[in-house]
Amino acid sequence: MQIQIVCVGKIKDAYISSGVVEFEKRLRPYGKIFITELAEVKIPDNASASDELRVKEREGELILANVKEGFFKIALDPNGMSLSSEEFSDVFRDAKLSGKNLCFIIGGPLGLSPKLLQSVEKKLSLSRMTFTHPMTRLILLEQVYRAFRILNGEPYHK
Ligand SMILES: C[S@@+](CC[C@H](N)C(=O)[O-])C[C@H]1O[C@@H](n2cnc3c(N)ncnc32)[C@H](O)[C@@H]1O
Repeated sequence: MQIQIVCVGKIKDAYISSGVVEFEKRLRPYGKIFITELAEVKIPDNASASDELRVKEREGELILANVKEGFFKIALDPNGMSLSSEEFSDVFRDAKLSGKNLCFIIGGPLGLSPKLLQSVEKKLSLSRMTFTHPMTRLILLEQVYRAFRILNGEPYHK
């Protein structure tokens, strides 16, 4: 199975980057995981709500242009569905059984556009609280790792 994570914006904090590198390494035995990091679209000074919407829409277009052909799209969204870690591991079991590849999408500082959120197959919430986009990347990777450990009956999840 291939897993793509498309995200907008760089990680600036070393403590998050090293966590991301660690979980990418731990995930290597379970499939091809690759991260597509896109540059943030510049937010104009004193941006109005419509300027911000334009930024999110442009980022949404760039995201969709970078999703690998045929991948099942899951957007990370605080208002999406919430799953237990066991239920999240079922997402990978089902994808494996049906031969699907998955693409997780993380927005930039302004979030994802309504158009993008309408175009994806699923929306996943990690919590009703809002995280920074780098933190979301790290938490998602840890949960993907946890899901594979659960799926394979390997120790980690308690
Ligand atoms: C700083 S947040 C954007 C906040 C923005 N106000 C919004 O409504 O999406 C950046 C990105 O991180 C992801 N994110 C943040 N918190 C999340 C959560 N609790 N669950 C899922 N994704 C989250 C989303 O993909 C979001 O677009």
